[in-house]
Amino acid sequence: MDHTTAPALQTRNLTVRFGGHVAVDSVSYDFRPGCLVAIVGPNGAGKTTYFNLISGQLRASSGTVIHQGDDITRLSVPERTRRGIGRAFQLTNLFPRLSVLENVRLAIQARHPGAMDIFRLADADKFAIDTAMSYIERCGLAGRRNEPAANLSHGDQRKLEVALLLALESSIVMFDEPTAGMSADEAPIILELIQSIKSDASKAIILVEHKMDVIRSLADEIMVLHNGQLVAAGVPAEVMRSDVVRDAYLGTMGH
Ligand SMILES: Nc1ncnc2c1ncn2[C@@H]1O[C@H](COP(=O)(O)OP(=O)(O)OP(=O)(O)O)[C@@H](O)[C@H]1O
Repeated sequence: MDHTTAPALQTRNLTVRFGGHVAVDSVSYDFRPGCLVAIVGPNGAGKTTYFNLISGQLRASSGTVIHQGDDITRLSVPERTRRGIGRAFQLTNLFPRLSVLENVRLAIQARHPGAMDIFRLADADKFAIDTAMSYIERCGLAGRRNEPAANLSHGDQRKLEVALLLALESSIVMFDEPTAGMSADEAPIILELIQSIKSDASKAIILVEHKMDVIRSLADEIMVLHNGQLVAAGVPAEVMRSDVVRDAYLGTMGH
């Protein structure tokens, strides 16, 4: 891992309180391009809450979220999405009655409105369709390109959501338990897709995950949360060996 690269996203003393309960407690971390960080920890540790603070679903009580040097702590989810922070599996991203191809094409047009103006109409359409098809093929959905999104299986909808994130050219790609609820034959396809996004050195990936095999195969770094605090972080093998993690976490793991 190249630690000289400027962070794509940072949190600084990020904190959220629900009444008297501090669910995320002053968490600071640097997420770098080309690096997949898995957020782990026991149930109730604050993983999803921290994730929601980054994507914008939740607002921080204090502390900051910084994206490419800009303070985005007060920005809405759509504003963060426009800046390239893409959270997979929201389903709100999908237009259920539109086909796979139309969904991805709309994401491309949203990303390149200027390009659409300068091309003649037919060329603009060709650009959008060709680009959409390249993402659709990459996500293994070519055979379903004309299918309305609503008709897709759970696994195929997830693939479509990944295609949308790629089409939006998200630089921060966030997955909350990406294989949860997936069949045994669907899960490896999503994991391969995440692996292929990882090979793009410009993207930082953030993952909340319970499954140890997924963490082992994908994570470059893990951050361990416990009672809302960051108790350990770094290369998985080293972090898993540390006493603080064993005490706080490993005893409760195993699924
Ligand atoms: N909206 C909320 N209002 C009040 N308390 C909340 C809210 N959201 C989360 N919490 C509390 O914050 C703490 C952290 O919850 P969070 O869901 O982030 O944990 P987690 O690490 O994602 O757990 P799990 O692995 O079970 O999903 C928990 O004690 C939870 O009850």
